[in-house]
Amino acid sequence: MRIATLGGGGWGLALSSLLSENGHQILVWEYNPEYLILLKETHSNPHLLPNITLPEEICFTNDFQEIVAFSPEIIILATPSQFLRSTLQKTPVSLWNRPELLAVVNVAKGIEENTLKTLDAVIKDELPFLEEQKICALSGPSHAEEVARKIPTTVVIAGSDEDLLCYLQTVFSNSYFRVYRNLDLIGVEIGGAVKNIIAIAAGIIYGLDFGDNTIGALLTRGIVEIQRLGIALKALPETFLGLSGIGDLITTATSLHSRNRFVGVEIGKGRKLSDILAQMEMVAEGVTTTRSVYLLSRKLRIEMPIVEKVYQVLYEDKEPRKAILELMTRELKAE
Ligand SMILES: NC(=O)C1=CN([C@@H]2O[C@H](COP(=O)(O)OP(=O)(O)OC[C@H]3O[C@@H](n4cnc5c(N)ncnc54)[C@H](O)[C@@H]3O)[C@@H](O)[C@H]2O)C=CC1
Ligand SMILES: O=C(CO)COP(=O)(O)O
Repeated sequence: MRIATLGGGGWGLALSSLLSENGHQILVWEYNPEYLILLKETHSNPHLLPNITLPEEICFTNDFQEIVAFSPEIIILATPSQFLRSTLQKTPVSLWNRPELLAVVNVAKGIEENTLKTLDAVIKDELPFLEEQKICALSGPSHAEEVARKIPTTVVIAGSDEDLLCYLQTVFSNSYFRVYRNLDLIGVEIGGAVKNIIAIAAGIIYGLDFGDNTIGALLTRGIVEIQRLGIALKALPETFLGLSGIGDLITTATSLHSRNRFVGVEIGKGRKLSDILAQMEMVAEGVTTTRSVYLLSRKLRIEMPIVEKVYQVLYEDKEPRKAILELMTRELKAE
């Protein structure tokens, strides 16, 4: 298979490495010219994926015409979610209007700011001529740093065409990366995006030196909120018990690799959000997703108390201990 990865961040690179080792031909498009030089010259990017050298066979470009000439059968969308629309807008129509193109696989996890749209909706907006069944999402517990080291994990690929999903499972799977399939695209996307907010909350709890009980309670009530939003957006409730739901939530909220958890830890220790973000080269999607989901929950009148408190801590300077106290002393209710 010829596979193009649009986005050479940590995850785009780790997936490209995996797919290259699975025997596919890979061309990566990277936005940042300095990163592109590094990738071309050293086949590595220590800023985003330290101590990993990518297979020699992988090629890199920042020219979409080169991607068109490569004629990929699969295109992976791996830019941070807030840059997905602007990246798609820069691509020529001829990249998407080709009979060879089998699938477009989004691997970003977020909800677009301002429009409050899920990423499949952003893709449909920008590529209205693309057959809807070609749009898929890959999600689940998968820190790039671990996948690049071939540490076993399982993830899920979602879309509406089961035959295509079965085929994509074979493209991505190997002995350390096992891919399940799921027809609930919206549920898989919501789980992957919203768990980042709960991971920030988990970081705050670690930063405050609270306990394991607190984390268990947060993850359990967190998945209830994620599921509530998902159901309102027509997702299936059981998807949130799967890899893109509780699976990715547990991993992200407890992992030292997680950028979202890191932001939370630093907030819990008393640092300001603007200072934390100014020092980060990598993306913490949960920061923007918090605002998007907070606004979405208000628009849809869905109760998401943890998301509301994370929003107040990040954007209204609420003191984290006060936010937790307010959550703990809400009106008592049935589970
Ligand atoms: N890193 C990970 O372990 C995983 C990341 N993801 C998701 O993958 C997506 C990409 O994240 P990472 O690969 O971690 O990114 P990263 O944090 O490693 O790197 C940021 C990337 O954004 C690019 N960028 C910056 N400004 C841009 C612009 N204006 N237009 C286009 N690209 C721009 C940079 O050039 C760089 O490639 C996110 O949605 C993330 O949640 C999903 C699973 C695992
Ligand atoms: O989605 C991820 C792991 O599955 C990555 O999480 P972070 O963006 O918090 O590092």
